Amino acid sequence: MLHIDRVRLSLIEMPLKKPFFTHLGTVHNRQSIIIEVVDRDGVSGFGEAVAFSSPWYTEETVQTELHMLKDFLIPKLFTEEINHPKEISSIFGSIRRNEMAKSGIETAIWDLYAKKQGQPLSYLLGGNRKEVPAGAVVAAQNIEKALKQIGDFQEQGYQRIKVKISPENDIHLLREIRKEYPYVPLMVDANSAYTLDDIDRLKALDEFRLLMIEQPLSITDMVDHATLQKQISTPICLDESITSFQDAYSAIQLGSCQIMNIKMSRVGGLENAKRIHDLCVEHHIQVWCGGMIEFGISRAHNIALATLEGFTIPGDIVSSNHYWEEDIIEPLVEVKNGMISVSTEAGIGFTINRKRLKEVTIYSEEYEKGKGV
Ligand SMILES: O=C(O)CCC(=O)c1ccccc1C(=O)O
Ligand SMILES: [Mg+2]
Repeated sequence: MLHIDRVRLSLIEMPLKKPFFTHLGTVHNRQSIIIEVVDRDGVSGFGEAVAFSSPWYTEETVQTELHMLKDFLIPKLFTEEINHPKEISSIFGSIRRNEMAKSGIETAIWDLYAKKQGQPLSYLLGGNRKEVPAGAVVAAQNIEKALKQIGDFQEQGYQRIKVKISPENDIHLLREIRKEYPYVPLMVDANSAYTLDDIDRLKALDEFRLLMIEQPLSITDMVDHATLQKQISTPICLDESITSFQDAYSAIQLGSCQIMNIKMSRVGGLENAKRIHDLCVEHHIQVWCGGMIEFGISRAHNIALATLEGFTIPGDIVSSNHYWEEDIIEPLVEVKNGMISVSTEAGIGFTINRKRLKEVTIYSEEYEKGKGV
């Protein structure tokens, strides 16, 4: 049995080395909540709640996560008996949605459990890979900067390039990219910038030999995605539409996508991510691990998740120093020859850099079992 006695939340903030531009908004500064769960033997597990400061990507924000954690999730955790981290998602089942807040704490408990077992988290999740392939994301302000970033990523060995697009910034951009990099493994992410009225533009993207188009239509449009997939040859990958096992099931049954981006944070944690992965493998849907411009703790969990057999496509998993001057983990995540090696240490296999954590913490709170939250 796990005896979680204390939970510490640290709200951290760091500027990105360079801004991340999408049609929905620009990220200059990243806030995130680092969650430390401590058991009665003093062993710590770490997770990260990765919602953004404003609700542009999902409805959750840093502030809604703090509210959920403090007023519902942590009190719930202190009153339930927990034998295994896979139970957490059903323990939190009485609280609707708020998947990123749930994931932050569920992943921390996985790390704690793996440390208590003396096993790498990847192994406990059922993963076998010794290294995982890395892909990178171009979210640049203009075409010149995008082309330069692609060159830099190629030099660093990234195996797949993803470019953010919208109807205002697609065909011309892709034509320029293909002129300079005819063979780079390329995909695009639209973050719901299109509707079926844009069908001609979307069909025109087929000529660019894209690995996939991620989330072209709106979040709840499973039916329209299925309609679109019948009319374009580029495989559709769903991201924002998949917030649960049921969403994944619906998408597969409807034929809304051929590929799925799995983000543990968007689906409430590692156990749900694993169940969605298993369902996709069963139905021959390829999967890859998405990113959230995250810090090292969430990145470490992503690496562990991406060791599962179905993760056949390079994910949005970049090195620590791509976004950050100095990340909060040790060692840093590094990409070598396009691969990230998987730690063989117990738990997530990275330790927290307490000095760096303190430097970037703007607010922290601690909760103790039996003390009333
Ligand atoms: O973490 C990364 O490297 C970027 C991944 C990315 O594209 C992204 C980053 C923030 C929010 C949403 C998305 C997305 O995949 O749509
Ligand atoms: Mg996406």
